[in-house]
Amino acid sequence: MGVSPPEACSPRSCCSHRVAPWSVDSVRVEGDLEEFLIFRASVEGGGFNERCLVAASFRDVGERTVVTALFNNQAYHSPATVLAIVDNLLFKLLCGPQASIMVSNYPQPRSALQAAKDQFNEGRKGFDIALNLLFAMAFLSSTFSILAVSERAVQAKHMQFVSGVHVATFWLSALLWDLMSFLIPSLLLLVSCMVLRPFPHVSRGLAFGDPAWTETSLGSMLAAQPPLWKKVGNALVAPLACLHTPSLCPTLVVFKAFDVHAFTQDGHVADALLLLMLYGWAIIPLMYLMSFFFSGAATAYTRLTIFNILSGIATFLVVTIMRIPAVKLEELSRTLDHVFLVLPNHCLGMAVSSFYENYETRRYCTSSEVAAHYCRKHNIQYQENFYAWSTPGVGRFVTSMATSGFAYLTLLFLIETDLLWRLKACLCAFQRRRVLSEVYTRTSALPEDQDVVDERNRILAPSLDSLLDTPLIIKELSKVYEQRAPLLAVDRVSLAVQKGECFGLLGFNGAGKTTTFKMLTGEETITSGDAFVGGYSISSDIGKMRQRIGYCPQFEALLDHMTGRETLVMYARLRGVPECYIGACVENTLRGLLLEPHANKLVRTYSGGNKRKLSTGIALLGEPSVIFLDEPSTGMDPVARRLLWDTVARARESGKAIVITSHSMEECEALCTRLAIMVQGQFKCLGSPQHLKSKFGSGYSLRAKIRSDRQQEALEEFKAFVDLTFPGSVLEDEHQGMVHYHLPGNDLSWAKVFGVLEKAKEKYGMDDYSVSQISLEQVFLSFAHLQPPVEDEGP
Ligand SMILES: Nc1ncnc2c1ncn2[C@@H]1O[C@H](COP(=O)(O)OP(=O)(O)OP(=O)(O)O)[C@@H](O)[C@H]1O
Repeated sequence: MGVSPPEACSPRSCCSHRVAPWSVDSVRVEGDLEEFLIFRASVEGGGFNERCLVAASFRDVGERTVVTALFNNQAYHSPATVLAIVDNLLFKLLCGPQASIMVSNYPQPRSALQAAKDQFNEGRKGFDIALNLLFAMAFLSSTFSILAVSERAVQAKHMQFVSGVHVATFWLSALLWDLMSFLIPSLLLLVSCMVLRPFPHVSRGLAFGDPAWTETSLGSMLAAQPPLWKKVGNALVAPLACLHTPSLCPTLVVFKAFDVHAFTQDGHVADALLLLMLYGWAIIPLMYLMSFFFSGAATAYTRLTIFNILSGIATFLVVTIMRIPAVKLEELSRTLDHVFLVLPNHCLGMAVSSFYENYETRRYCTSSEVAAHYCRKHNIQYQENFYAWSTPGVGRFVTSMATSGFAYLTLLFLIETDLLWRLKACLCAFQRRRVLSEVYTRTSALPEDQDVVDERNRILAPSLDSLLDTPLIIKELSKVYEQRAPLLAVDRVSLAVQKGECFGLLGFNGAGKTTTFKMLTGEETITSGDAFVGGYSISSDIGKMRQRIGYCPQFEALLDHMTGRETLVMYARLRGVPECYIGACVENTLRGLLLEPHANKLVRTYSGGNKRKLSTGIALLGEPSVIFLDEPSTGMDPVARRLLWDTVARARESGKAIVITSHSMEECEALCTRLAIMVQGQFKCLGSPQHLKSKFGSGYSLRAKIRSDRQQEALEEFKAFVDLTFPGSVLEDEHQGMVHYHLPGNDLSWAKVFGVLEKAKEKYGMDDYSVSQISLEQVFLSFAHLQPPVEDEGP
């Protein structure tokens, strides 16, 4: 640091002309030095303290020259520095510019008391280590939530469950991987501690460089520490500098900050590693659990980092500060310490701090007779066994981290396997029954279609012999979303889908199609009813049931950082395709869906249509006996759509039972052997497309174009003719001489309609006409009136 001392000489001072050459960097002041310094300080503000450390003035008083040395007490050694400068100056004046005095500083040997104080202040360093470590760990730990959130948000986790991955396999493999990742920074931390040991002065100088830290009173924790802001500053700088490489943070923090031989000597490396790994064991499941609160990975990372900082640093500070006898809150501190034991961050901070403190205290108290006497006199306690339960042993923190890891994992499994939900359902069974009966009575007033009733009776029949080989049976499946006004999304749906059958689930937006799929794949809980795939119940054998289904969800559940081929290979493995067939199976799927050119590209670069194809491909992998396709062709171009139809048709012909939802009637006509139209969670009709058209769309659709020369007059005559010839006919559309009629009547035949129109063609000047059966779309639209009215959303 450059020091530029102002110096003042009276103009007549005998030394004034000889001072200049020595003080090249100094500011020369003519007149009163003190006034000058006060003036500069008021002009420069805070910067003045850093720039101007010492000053000296030379004043002639009578025969004598008075030399006054001034120092800025913000720097520790400024009095000695200014004295050395003035001495140097006088020496140069006497002996010439080559002369100089070299000053060096060597501390006095420490007294026993001083040594004791220093030793204990060393012990207090555990506090600083813990603080810095907690800050770094806050950033590292929250990274474990990122994949958990993103896999859940895009439903990739659900897809893996549907593909046969067990909940325990999913989470334990994630935990194993994350623990291995956590081991690397932990080992680096310890290696850095060991590398650091031969150079303690380097680490200490880098960390604080503050001698005042070792000159404070014994027994007072706070007094022994630098100001809090300075610690927090130290803690802040290191982790922020390495935000992009969190795994290295602890290394850097410790390397920069501490001499940590408490964790490296006397075989304590293993203890330190144990503490860190137990922390990992506890914090990783906690991060998994907390990931359920977030739907975005970035939000989860930032908020969980804040949570980790608060649950670590804040609790650690509160407990430690309250423990100081002068604060007189020791009892409260002990209570809070016990409460905070559920937080792994708190346990880590307290364990590291206590371990370090115990090590240093024990080392000192057993070092000599004097030290032992001193420890006894001041009732300074330490534990021979570092894992002792009472302070400063770390037994309770270690036990707490070990058990909380188990507790958090158990809670995770309870949530994932819906056991908590079931428990809640059991507890609230009475109230639920009341709510359900209210909801059901509200809807059961509407009459049911006979085909729907027949299908239900077939399934509810006491003998299920006719359904023995049926791949999919849905029995009175219902879903009520329990909210302020309970919503019956699926209302006692019953259905059996046979081998080689493609069943279409049609319905308006919000009819309950996706909810039905979600229940059938285990994503949503079932309110009542059950479903069976290959004889396995969704309520009791969800694992076995899932192994037999393929699922293409409505929105892409793909992992962006994998390629299409990698994705298919992964799902083929999860589905249990033998390793030797995986290559061929994946290539077939890629070829069948025209995905070969994109196979090696990352999924995040795929177009919407290609993502859809890949999702469908996943559903078809591994020969599942039942395939659920939720709007599979959305966003596909016509060529790709037809290709998809071919693929689905092939799967159907090979004996799979397929359930498909679609808003394309063309698709349903092309693929479905049977279909149902769903309105407000209920099947309103059920049967083959032809059966539905015949049942709900009796009559014909007539489109005719009248010649343009005498259009208006001829058109009116033609309309009168149709009204007379086909009583009850309805004009559905009229545009530019083109009319569209619905001709009702069960007794109408193709021959009669064509015969009549052929005769009328010349008479009414028809350019062209066509007669067709009522389309599926028209049947679908005929149910529109059953839709609940759209609520006015206001201005
Ligand atoms: N998690 C939920 N909580 C509360 N209500 C829900 C939830 N999910 C769906 N719903 C409601 O359940 C009803 C059925 O929704 P669902 O998504 O099953 O309809 P859908 O037939 O698949 O519609 P679309 O054709 O638009 O996909 C809707 O009224 C919807 O608002």
